[in-house]
Amino acid sequence: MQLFPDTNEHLILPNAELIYVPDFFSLKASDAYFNSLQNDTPWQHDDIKVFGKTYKQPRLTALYGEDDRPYSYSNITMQPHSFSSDLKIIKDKVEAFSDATFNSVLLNWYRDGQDSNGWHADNEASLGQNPIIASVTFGSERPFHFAHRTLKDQRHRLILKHGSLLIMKGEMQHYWLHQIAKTKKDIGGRINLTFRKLI
Ligand SMILES: O=C(O)CCC(=O)C(=O)O
Ligand SMILES: [Fe+2]
Repeated sequence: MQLFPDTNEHLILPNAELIYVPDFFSLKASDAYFNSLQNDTPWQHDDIKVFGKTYKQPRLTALYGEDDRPYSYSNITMQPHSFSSDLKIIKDKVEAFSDATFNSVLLNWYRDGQDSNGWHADNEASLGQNPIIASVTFGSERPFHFAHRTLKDQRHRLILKHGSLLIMKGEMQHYWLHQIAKTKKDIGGRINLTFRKLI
C-alpha cells in the first residue's frame, strides 16, 4: 500500500510512529547537497559476511559522529569522521523540526538501482530503547518498504522523495523491519542520511 500523499503526514501504526515531510529541503538546496555529499564524502565500500561468505556491501557508506566512538552493525564496525559544516547545518534543521538531538549520522550512497539495503531494523543496543531515527534523502527517489514482524497485514511502502525527511520513532525498531530493494529501473544515485543518537 502506498502511504502518504505529497503533504506532511504523521502516521500512527501498530508499534510505530512515522512523520514524513516530502519537501523538507528546497529543490535548490537538495540539488546542491546531493552534489556536495557525493563529491566530498570519504565513501567506503565495506565487506559483509553472509552465512560465512564475504561480499561487498551493495552500497557505499560513511559515518560521522560528534565523538570518536565507533558504530557497529551487521558485523561491520565503522569509525566516524567529524561532522562537516554541511552535515552540521542539515543536522540542526532536522533537530529543530524533530525536537530531538542526534550525535551521529550514517550516510548511504546507492549508486544506481542495483544498490540496496536488505531487510533490517536499527536495533543495536548502542541506540537505546525506542530510538528516534531521522532519515533524509537526496537524489533519485526509491521506495522504502517496511513490514511488521508479526502482524502480516502490516506491510507498507513509501516513496522517499529528493529533499524529504522521514522520522521513525516509538517501538518501530523492535517490531518492524525496513529495506531499500534493488530495482531494474534505470535510475540515478540516491544519498540517504540517517541521524541517530548513540548512547
Ligand atoms: O536508505 C534508506 O532510506 C534507509 C537507510 C537505512 O535503513 C539505514 O541506514 O539503516
Ligand atoms: Fe535502517
